[in-house]
Amino acid sequence: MRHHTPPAKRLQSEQRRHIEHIFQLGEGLETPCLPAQATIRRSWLRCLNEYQLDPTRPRPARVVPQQTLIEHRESVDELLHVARAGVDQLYGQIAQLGYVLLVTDHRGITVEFRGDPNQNQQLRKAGLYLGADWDERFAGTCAVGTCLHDRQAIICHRQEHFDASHISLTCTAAPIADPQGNVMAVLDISALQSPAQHESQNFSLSLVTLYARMIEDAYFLQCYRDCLMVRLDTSREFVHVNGRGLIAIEENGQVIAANAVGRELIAEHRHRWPPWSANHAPMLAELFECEIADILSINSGTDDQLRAFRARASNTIHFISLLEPRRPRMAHQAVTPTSELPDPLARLGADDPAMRKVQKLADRLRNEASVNVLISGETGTGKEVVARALHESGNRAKQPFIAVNCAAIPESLIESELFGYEPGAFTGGRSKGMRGLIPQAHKGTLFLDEIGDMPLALQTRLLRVLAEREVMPLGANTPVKIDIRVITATHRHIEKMIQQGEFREDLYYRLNGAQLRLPALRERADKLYVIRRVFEDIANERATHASPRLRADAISALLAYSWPGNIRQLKNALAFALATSESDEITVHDLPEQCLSQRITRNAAVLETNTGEVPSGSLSDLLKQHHWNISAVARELGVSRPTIYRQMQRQGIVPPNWQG
Ligand SMILES: Nc1ncnc2c1ncn2[C@@H]1O[C@H](COP(=O)(O)OP(=O)(O)OP(=O)(O)O)[C@@H](O)[C@H]1O
Repeated sequence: MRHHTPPAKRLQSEQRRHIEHIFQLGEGLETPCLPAQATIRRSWLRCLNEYQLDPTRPRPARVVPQQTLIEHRESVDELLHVARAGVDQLYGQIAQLGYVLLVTDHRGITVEFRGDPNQNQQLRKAGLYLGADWDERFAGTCAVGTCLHDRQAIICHRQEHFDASHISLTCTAAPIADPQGNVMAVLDISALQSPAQHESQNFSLSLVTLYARMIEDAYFLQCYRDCLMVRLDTSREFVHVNGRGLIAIEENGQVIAANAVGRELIAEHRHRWPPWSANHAPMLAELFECEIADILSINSGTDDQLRAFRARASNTIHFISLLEPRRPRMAHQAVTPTSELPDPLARLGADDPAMRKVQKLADRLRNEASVNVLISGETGTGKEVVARALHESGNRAKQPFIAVNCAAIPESLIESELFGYEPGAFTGGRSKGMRGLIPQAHKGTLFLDEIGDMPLALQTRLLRVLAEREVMPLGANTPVKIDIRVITATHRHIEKMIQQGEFREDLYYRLNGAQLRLPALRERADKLYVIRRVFEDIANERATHASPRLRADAISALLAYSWPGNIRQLKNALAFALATSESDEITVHDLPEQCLSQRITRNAAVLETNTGEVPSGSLSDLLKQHHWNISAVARELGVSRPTIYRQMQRQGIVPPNWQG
């Protein structure tokens, strides 16, 4: 009968053997069990001799306190912001394989982390967690710490770790350098378990190195986006898509800064022509056989917008493309996209394909008052804002814009509100009668929000108004002529309502002369623009002189959240942060708890995003939780109060103080 050693015992004996190997290396003994990588051996010796770490005393992972973590994150704030997309993309590729991802600052403190939340406890114990300290002086030989020491990418696989408590881990790390070449962060992917073979991690090394370079370059582009820049590669086909070298230059061709590949090129040049080139910033025309005019005319003078030049030091051909500087920004233009569109339409979005479609169509329709426009989109996507922009950019801009929320007016009053009434038309009416909202919009625009909530009988009357272009106030004998542009909005599936007999098909076709479909905030490619725009709007509305700033950690959280209540919810969250923050710098800690990722699933479940329907159980729970404060529930879900009232009505929820 075979006896299996229990895993804990097996680990202990492995740890004992590991400690022996470290001592063997310390004593200069050579055995086949010692690590092959010279970097690892050197690190073990540093741990023993320089840092005086005791291999017989494994140390549990150290996680720094929250306040210290905040300070470390601040030091790499900008980089984390730029790196976010790359970090998410890389994690998307490795998560299924059981890896976690860490970004540490240059002191080895983990400032960004992606991992499986179900494994939080184990990961935290192993130090694969936010705030974990991977400095070699403390943690011993490890991918992050040793990468920071040697300034190069490294695999630290299982028994290559110094500390015996880490010998089940496999970690691979690559440095991320700032434009001066100083390591500012480390990108690491690690797994709690892995195959024994070292080669199993070679692919991780390539992947981590690739992403570290992409993040480094994205950061370089961000730092020097207002400068002229050349992009170069030894392949003609790749220079535009993935040119590896980036060099920022003055207009006269003097080099300002370069990324890693560019710096290598400059180093070669200096090596070839010492000592006169050692301390002076080279000119591009010294690095390549060219005149600066050849470079500056690349975009205007070539068909494929690149030219080939020979590097003087290496004698190799490089293909060079030219990136024009982004226009210097003026303060008030901070978030305004450049565009040919009229200002109200241009402000609606920056660079999102769905919004661009909306903006272009709106531009074509802005003076076509006879085309009725239907705006569709989830609740809070800005349907009313788009309707106003359409009105303000057209030739009716100086005339009234009358907005009517069909869901917010009680059914019994809609008719009189819309059409108006004559004196004495009905009991309870004003003695002088009332001019209806439709006549008030004469010469201007009538915006009917939540058109799906208009009762069927009224739909028939509205259809007649649209056909005959006149209204008959209640109790009147003669109709009033009207000239209105009609814009309607809905977040409901009108086609479905037509099938169910809840909406008149003929009215739908009349209202839907053209349709503007607004994307949900979570789908927008210009989310960052929307965040900045909304933030700027709220900040401007405040009476203070201070100019508040959104810090990168807050932006990062706002970008990550799914926003079931769309822009309205975003606006509420930012208004909350601005009102409650003690300083002018809004950080992630100032945001309402609901925007932080752990709440995403709950809110998304409470509010079905497509229709704005709130499942009944959840809505009554939420109402009870907020002591039947409708505004508080609307705020939490990021929807309007009428939406909550409508849902309550549909689901037959009656607050206790309304009941008999
Ligand atoms: N492009 C934008 N820039 C700044 N703020 C915006 C923008 N779009 C919408 N908002 C803000 O978001 C909130 C919701 O916008 P709006 O009322 O237009 O949405 P909606 O789609 O009509 O909502 P509902 O379906 O609930 O009626 C408003 O406070 C509005 O000011």
